Amino acid sequence: MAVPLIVSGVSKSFTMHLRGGVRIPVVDAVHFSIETGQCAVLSGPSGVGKSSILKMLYGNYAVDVGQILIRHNGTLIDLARAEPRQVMAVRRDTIGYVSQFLRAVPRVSALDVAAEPLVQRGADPDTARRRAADLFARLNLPEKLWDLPPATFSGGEQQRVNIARGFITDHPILLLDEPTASLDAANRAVVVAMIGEKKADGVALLGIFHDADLREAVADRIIEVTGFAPQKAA
Ligand SMILES: Nc1ncnc2c1ncn2[C@@H]1O[C@H](COP(=O)(O)OP(=O)(O)OP(=O)(O)O)[C@@H](O)[C@H]1O
Repeated sequence: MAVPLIVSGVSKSFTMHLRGGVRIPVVDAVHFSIETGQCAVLSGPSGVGKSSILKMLYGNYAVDVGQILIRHNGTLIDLARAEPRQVMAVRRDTIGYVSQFLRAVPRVSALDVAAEPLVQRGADPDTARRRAADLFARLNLPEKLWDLPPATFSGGEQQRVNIARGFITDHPILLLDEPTASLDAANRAVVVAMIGEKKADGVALLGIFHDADLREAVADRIIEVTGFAPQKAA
């Protein structure tokens, strides 16, 4: 099967406008690809740019240099140069993303937050909510919370809503940014099983997992991120 995602020579700096436009280089000429049915894990010290790479792959951060080639509805597109409309289409059909923190929308229930990606793909809202409820039950999210907006939920409860939202669709690529950081051992084990099912379905996963045991449990391949070499003092 064709490779679903190829990252080629991608670099990124941040420009700090409030500090006189100083540029901070973060990601330096990264190359890798991910495979269907496997979970690749970005590894490296804190601050080396792992989350920034995931955010570029989801179109949240602009790419300075390089290509992000994505197989989207049968064609290869360069996400690094894609129009916003194409980025939205890639998010709807091709790339799912479990971010570190849930962006809670006021007055929208947890069930609707988790069901939304399926509804955006044309699913019937009641069917999508039932699928979200199945995932909540599996992730042991207390049923009394399902109809409430997640803004006031605990970190671990919000993270489970975020996981259900990311896993609800059958996107061929799934990005996971520390999806289990606030979870207890029992719920971490549920997520490990859910990752295994995605692999069996032929999904290509790319994740960041700080917990070494968890990394060991899910990773088929480790991609070491080295970042920029430290500047020598003059
Ligand atoms: N939006 C931003 N504006 C400015 N600097 C940023 C921004 N996002 C990330 N950075 C900086 O880029 C560097 C890499 O951050 P990133 O979160 O990608 O690292 P990481 O390897 O995922 O770290 P950790 O393992 O601690 O989560 C950090 O120095 C961070 O401060």
